[in-house]
Amino acid sequence: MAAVLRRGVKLISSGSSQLLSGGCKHGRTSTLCISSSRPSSSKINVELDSSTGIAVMRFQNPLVNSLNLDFLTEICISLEKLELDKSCRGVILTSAQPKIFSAGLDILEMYGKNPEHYAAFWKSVQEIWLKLYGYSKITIAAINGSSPAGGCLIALTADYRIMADNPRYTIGLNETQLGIVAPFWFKDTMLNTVGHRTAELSLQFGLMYTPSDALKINLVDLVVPEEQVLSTATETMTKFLAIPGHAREISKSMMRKPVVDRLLSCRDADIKNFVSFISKDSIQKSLGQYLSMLKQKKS
Ligand SMILES: CCCCCCC/C=C/C(=O)SCCNC(=O)CCNC(=O)[C@H](O)C(C)(C)COP(=O)(O)OP(=O)(O)OC[C@H]1O[C@@H](n2cnc3c(N)ncnc32)[C@H](O)[C@@H]1OP(=O)(O)O
Repeated sequence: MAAVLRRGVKLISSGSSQLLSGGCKHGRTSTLCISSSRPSSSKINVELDSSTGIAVMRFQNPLVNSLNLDFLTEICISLEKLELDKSCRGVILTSAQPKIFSAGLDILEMYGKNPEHYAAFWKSVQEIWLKLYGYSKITIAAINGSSPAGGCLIALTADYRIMADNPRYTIGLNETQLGIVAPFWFKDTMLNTVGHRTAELSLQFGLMYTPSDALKINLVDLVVPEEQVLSTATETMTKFLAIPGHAREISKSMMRKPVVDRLLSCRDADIKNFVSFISKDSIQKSLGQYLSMLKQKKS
């Protein structure tokens, strides 16, 4: 860590991860998120440009950014710190893993574990959604790879979605394909983005969309060549930043608060429902088959 802690670098957080902030070239301040004990094990990387107020959060949980308990917790802590940091005005969410934005919830967290584990895991899924969907600052998803189910949900919580123009990448809520059901708050997030009829078909069939099809149904807002995803996200962020902050923030909250409040009013019941659903033999069997299918696909 000594190599990173050069002159002018300031430790600005604590907890399971640390944020290091320090002056670097061009008078900008960069913020790097590293794990407190083993820097190389950090699952996200955050760079905050204090001259623009734009933070780029890169997911780097090999192989496919699947959302397990630790990863979700780390993302949540970093988002919280950025939300409290006055020098940060907006966050771009993107992936450091090739070809994948996020593979969604880690299926291994929902398979063959005990009810206590399922409850803790689901609470962390609720937590990340509540944090992101109710986030006061601007968020833009720079979707540089495939984004099924929980990965799509993360993208859907953003204020704007820009996807790489690569027909091999797909995005959507494919839960029914796994024999599981997206909960009401996944459904509402989708519904608020693409409208009722499209969400209904999309959820029932568990549809995955190529970037151009995702654009047609407004699941993403823009499709650009892969190498331009991040620069376009930065340009778009600048447009958002030109709007008076309090007015934008209140407008965002007005659109989203009813859905956020709905989950807040029944978090424990939602966890109970998840635990009972996921513990069913039939559901465990479906997940086991899906995992085997993923492994077989390779051979
Ligand atoms: C009331 C009850 C409510 C219940 C609601 C639950 C809501 C659930 C939401 C979810 O997010 S469920 C997860 C849905 N995700 C998927 O279906 C994605 C599955 N994965 C893929 O389609 C592909 O892996 C990929 C992401 C497109 C990447 O393809 P690629 O060819 O690049 O890599 P693979 O060889 O397929 O995968 C590498 C490695 O990773 C494992 N893996 C992939 N996805 C997951 C995952 N979501 N969870 C855990 N593990 C995953 C895959 O099995 C491979 O493992 P190894 O064979 O290397 O061990």
